[in-house]
Formats: sequence, structure tokens, C-alpha cells
Amino acid sequence: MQDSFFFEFSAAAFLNALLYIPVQSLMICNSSFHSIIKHPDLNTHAPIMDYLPIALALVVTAASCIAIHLLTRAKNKKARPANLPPGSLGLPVIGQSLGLLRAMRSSSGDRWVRDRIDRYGPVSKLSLFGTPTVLLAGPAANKFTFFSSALTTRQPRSVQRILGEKSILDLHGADHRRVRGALLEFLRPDMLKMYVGRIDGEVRHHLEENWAGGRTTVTVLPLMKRLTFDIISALLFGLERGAVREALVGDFSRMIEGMWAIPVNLPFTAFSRSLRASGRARRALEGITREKKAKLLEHGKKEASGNNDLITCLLSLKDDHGKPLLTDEEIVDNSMVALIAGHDTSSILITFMIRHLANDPVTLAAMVQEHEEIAKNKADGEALTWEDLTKMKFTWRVAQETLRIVPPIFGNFRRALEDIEFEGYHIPKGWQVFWNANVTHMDASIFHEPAKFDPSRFENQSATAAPPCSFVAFGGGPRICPGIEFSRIETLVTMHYLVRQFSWKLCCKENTFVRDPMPSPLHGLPIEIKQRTSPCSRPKSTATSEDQLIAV
Ligand code: HEM
Repeated sequence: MQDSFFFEFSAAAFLNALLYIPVQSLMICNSSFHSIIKHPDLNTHAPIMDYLPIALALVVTAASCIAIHLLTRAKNKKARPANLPPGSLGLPVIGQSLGLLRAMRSSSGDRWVRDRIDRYGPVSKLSLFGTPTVLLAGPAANKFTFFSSALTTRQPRSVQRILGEKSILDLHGADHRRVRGALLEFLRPDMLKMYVGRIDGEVRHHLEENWAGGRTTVTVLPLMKRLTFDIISALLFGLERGAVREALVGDFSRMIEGMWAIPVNLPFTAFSRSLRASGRARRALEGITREKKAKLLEHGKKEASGNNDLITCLLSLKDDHGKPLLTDEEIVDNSMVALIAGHDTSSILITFMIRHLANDPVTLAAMVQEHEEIAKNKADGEALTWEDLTKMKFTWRVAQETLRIVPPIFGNFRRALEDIEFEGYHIPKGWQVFWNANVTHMDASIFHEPAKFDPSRFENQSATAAPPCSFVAFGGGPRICPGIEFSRIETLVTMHYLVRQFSWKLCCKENTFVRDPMPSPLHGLPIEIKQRTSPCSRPKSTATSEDQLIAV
């Protein structure tokens, strides 16, 4: 209201100044002219002539005020309708970003969002990362966000600068379907079946190197990040252990740190460090892409047929006219996204499962039993297979319940491509929509006693009366996470070896975590470990005939 008044007032004054000065000059000229030809003493109309300029100026001022007022009202009516959601946009650029980031870093991000909802309701406006935003919560809001074709996942400009502009997260419509289809070529279940043996090998190698050998304490989160990074960089990029992998590990973790930082590019800021790391990671991936392209040209399509890493798979996809389906820039940007989306999330899931199991002996015992049953039918050192994973139903329910209580993705943004409405509130074109997983996951009307850890909630999902989009740890709709199965394999294989070979207890009594933006337990979750069985021997032959096909 005040803004608009100020705008009208200053615009009228400005217009009036423009109009008034020439009119006054005219009047002055006019009066000088009159004064020359009509001496006041001789002029009987002198009083009228004296007031005419003032009267005219007043009329022009009033007319311009009315015109500006009408024009501004019409403009405001169009641009800022009265039914915007409640809330305030806060300070320019900063908005509520600092408040949210501070809350997330002090383990109270969930409470911050809930406080807003208590204050303004499930639909409210705020400003995050320099863009006006509407916060939405609840299953109906999730469904609207995931399925509305008027919303797309444009990332804040700062995130775009880190991840690139051609990533799947910034594409929509046909372009999104094309790139998503290409990624799914690599992540389809029949392809994933072939990766089980390879993932099994990576997990055993990791446990032998980092957990076994008489160690008494380990810090879980960094180790799990390393494990999932190794798995994904081997499978997605065909990267063997070595200097390139080591450099990429550091760069990716610095990139992630700056993604939700205040986007100020000064040498000492997290955002600037993130941009520099992104530049280095991009150059490394461009190099890998060039090498793989050259290999493809050299050896022909035969070698690339469905048995390689993600980059080779994307390079060999063609459109209906035989042209490359994806540009090199799209391949690099989407490889960056897949690596970030793939390794950070699964590592957090496994870490929080380990944290929970330390204090839940009943759940742990049930898991150990499930895995011992599977191990009973396997030869010593024999790798897990896809069929073994299908028997790990209880373990996957424990994973789902962990994801419900601590979803790795706190929430995400969409961008309105046009003016839209939700529950009577107007969301203007160009604004962001921010959906949040925690609020729905902790809604007692959907999940009975939401704070209680109860894997049986996921026992018979089709029989539960929960509305659609109630469990949204993997998102939903056309952008639902394409890596669900991949993360399921990583999680189940890792838990199989962990629960059978180690027992553990938490070193920190305080059971809290912060979000930055991903959840991270206190000090990265140091635990005391004890080996239950002899160190897992590496499989005599982890590679099945299918695995040998994908060996890189
Ligand atoms: C526990 C593990 C994981 C969790 C919790 C998770 C969570 C999510 C969520 C919530 C979204 C949707 C975001 C939105 O709609 O705003 C998403 C999208 C995505 N995820 Fe995952 N993810 C996981 C693992 C993976 C893995 C292993 C990969 C790749 C190998 C992956 C690749 C992607 C990609 C590429 C997208 C974007 C899809 C699109 O826009 O069409 N994720 N993930």
C-alpha cells in the first residue's frame, strides 16, 4: 500500500515537474509579453491575468495526479492482485534466506517452516535467494507442485551458475523428457540388475579398507559419502580409483556447500568456493567426455552398446535423424547433477540408518535375521544378486522410515511459467514455489505418532489410506527421482555387509543433526565399532557374466 502511494506521489510530482515547468515558462513569457504590451495601470483584467498561470498549474497538477493514480491502480491490479498469499517478502535480495539458513544450520529448519505455517497457514509468501517465493505444504500442495504443467524446476540463478544451465533440473517440456529419457536408459531396472555385482564389489572393498582391520572408531558420514561417490563415479563415469577421482571428490563436496549459500561472489564466500570447484569439476568431466567420444569414434558403436558408463551411454544415444540426442554441454551438466543427486542423498540415508539402529536393538535384530537368512544360501565370498535384494523387504522398510523422518532433500523449488492459483491464492508468473517434505512426513493426520520410528507403516502401502504425495522423500510426478532403484541397491548391499559384520554404538550422546542443506549428524556421526565376523573376503568372482560386460 505504502509502496504504491509513494510511487504514485513521486510519479505525479515528476510528471507535474515535466508539465509545470514548460507551462510556467509559457506563463512567464506570456506575462512578460502582456507586461510589455499592457501596462498594469492600463489593464483592467490585471487580477485575472495574474492568477491564470497558478490556476492552470493547479489544474495540470490535479489532472496529472488523477491520471497517474488511475494508471498505477490499473497496473497494480494487473501485477499485484489482492489475493497473494499472506506473509512478507522481507528485505530486498536477502528476504528470509538468512533466517531459513540459520535455522537449518542450528537443527531447527523443520521448526522454522512449521512456525511459518502456524503463523500464515499452509500457503504463504516469502523471499528466498533473491526471488519472491510461495511456500506450500501438505499432500494436496505437493501434488499440485509435482503435477502442474505451469510449474517448472528452474533453480535459483546461483544454483544454475554452479550446476550449469542445461541440467535436467532446469529443463521443462520436451527438453526435460528427452534428457530424463536419456538418463533413464542408464537407470532402467534391467540395466541396474547388471550393476549389483559391481556395487557389491565396491562395498566390500570399502569395508575392508575403512572399517575392518581392528579399527575401534569410524566417522560414518564422510565414509558413506566416499563409498557412494566411489560407486557412482565408477558406474556413471567409468572412473577407476586414482588422481582424477580424488580431485573430483573434493570439488564435488565444495560445490554442494555453496549451493544454498547467499550468492555473493567474493573470494572468501562459500558461494565463490563452490563456483571455483564447479569450474574444476566441469573441466574434468569435459575431458572425460572428450576421451569417451574419441574412443567411441575409434571403436565404433559396438563397444558402447548398453554396457558402459553413463557418459558413453549418453554419447551414443541418437535422435530420429541419427543426430546426437544430447549436446556435450547437456552431457556434462547432467552428469554433474546425477553425481551430486546420486551420492549425497544415498550416503545420508545409510548414515541415518546406522544412527537409528544404534539405539533400536529390536529393529537391528530383525534386520540381522533377514540378512543371515540370505547369507545362509550363499557360498563364502559370493556376491549378492538382484534376487537376493528382492528378499530384503524389511531392510527397505527401515530405509523408507528413515527417509520419512530425515528426508535428505528438505524441499525444492519450482518456478511459475505463468500466473497460477492454488487454493484461491494467486502465484504470479516468475515467482518460485517451495515444497517441503518434512511438514507432510510429520503430519499426525497422515502418519500416526509421526515422531515414532515404525517401519511397519510401509508394510502394505496400497492398503493405507494416506492421500497421494504423502511420502515425498523421492518427490513425485513426472520429476520423481529416477535414481530410486539405484539408491535402493546401494543401501541394501551396504546394510547387508554392515549389520552382519559389525556392531556399533554412538560416540556422541547428543542425537542431533544440522542441515547444510543436507542433513548431517553431529560431528559426522563418530561410532565405536566391533567386528562380529571375520573381515569379509572379497568375492572370488564378484563379476557375473553380466558384470563383465559393464567392466570399465
Ligand atoms: C536416497 C537417495 C535419494 C533421494 C532421497 C533422492 C531424492 C530426490 C528428490 C526428492 C527428487 C525430486 C526433486 C524435486 O522434484 O524437486 C530427486 C530428483 C532427482 N534425482 Fe534423486 N534421490 C536419491 C537418489 C538418487 C540417485 C542415486 C540418483 C542418480 C543415480 C538420483 C538422481 C536424480 C535426478 C537426476 C533427479 C532429477 C529428476 C528430474 O528432474 O526429472 N537421485 N531425487
